[in-house]
Amino acid sequence: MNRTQDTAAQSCAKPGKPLTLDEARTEIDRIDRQLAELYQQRMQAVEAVADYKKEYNLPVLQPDREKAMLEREAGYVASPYRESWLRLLREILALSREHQQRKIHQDVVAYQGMQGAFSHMASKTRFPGARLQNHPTFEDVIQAVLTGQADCGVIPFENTNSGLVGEVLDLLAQYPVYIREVIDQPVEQCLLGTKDATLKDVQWVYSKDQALAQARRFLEELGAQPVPYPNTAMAAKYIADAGDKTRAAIGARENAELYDLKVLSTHIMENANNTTRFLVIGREPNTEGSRFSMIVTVKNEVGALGRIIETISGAGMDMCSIQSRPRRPYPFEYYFYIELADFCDQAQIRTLLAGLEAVCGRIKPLGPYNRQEAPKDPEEKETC
Ligand SMILES: O=C(O)C(=O)C[C@]1(C(=O)O)C=C[C@@H](O)C=C1
Repeated sequence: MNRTQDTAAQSCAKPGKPLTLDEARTEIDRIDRQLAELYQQRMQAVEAVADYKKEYNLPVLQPDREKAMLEREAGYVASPYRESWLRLLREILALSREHQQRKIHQDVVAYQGMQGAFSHMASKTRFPGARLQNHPTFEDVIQAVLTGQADCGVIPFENTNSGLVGEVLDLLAQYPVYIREVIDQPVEQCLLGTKDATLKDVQWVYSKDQALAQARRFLEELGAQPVPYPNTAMAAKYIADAGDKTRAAIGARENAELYDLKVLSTHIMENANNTTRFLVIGREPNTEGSRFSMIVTVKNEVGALGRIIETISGAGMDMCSIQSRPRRPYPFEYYFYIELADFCDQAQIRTLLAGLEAVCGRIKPLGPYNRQEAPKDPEEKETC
């Protein structure tokens, strides 16, 4: 008798006699309890493996070990269950890897761009002890969070001058991530030159187009030519590499230290309240928070958007922002990002979403969260 038959013999009350429905279900429940216990024991052993891998910086995936294990296990289960047993084991291995990734990277924060970029600074300020992991694109940051390579991601969402980062909103609509927190980071742009430069020497100024636009008046008074560059940190690095005192960059003060440059002038942008709002995104939603955001599509009916707004105000909610974005691939159709204030708990959210389901197309909750706001400059002039 092989191992499979042996186990079956132990579990059947009377060999040869088919089980009644109740007996079969009792048997299934008994086995499931054992599986649950064994699964937990397995995951605890996996956690010990993850701790070891973290300490010795080893990769989570061990293809040789997985191959050997699947070959061995194939011999333990006879046809017709062998294939499904191997499928189950592959799923268990995937869950094991996912769990290890999360355990190993629970203090990792992903951001887009390079060291010295504003996303890097926002991540450093909010998560001082964390390991910061940079990625080339916003989508890569989201993927890092979803695959467990990072515990959370920090991405820019809105700037007081240049408005919403549309690409980020599109990604929030597309991927199953949630807003865990919102941080407002004041943006102080400085003119950064080589160590031997003075303001008078500067003829060309490199930076991201928005930063150049925000410092337009300063550059005109200086008589320097703006030169667009992909981002502020890259511009600072370029100036350091070029080592030419007639060229300077606009960027954060921190870049001076990072790239061994001199701060030639501070606060050079026109709007003193220049602030970028960053989102901390995660795989799971918070259970509570004072704000709630969602993305909705509107039914193609007359007055549909009006009904959404009425439902929100009818539920006594304060809608503090509504923004529209083109809904690809449908020409001239839009989806909406809606932000509500004064939230308390899950029950309120459930009631609101139930009301909205009747009047919206698709609803994607982005979760409740809290927001850390930057202080405003009372001297700031209104633009309209
Ligand atoms: O043995 C390991 O190194 C593990 O990480 C455990 C385990 C498993 O769950 O069995 C998970 C992932 C590896 O690819 C191989 C095996």
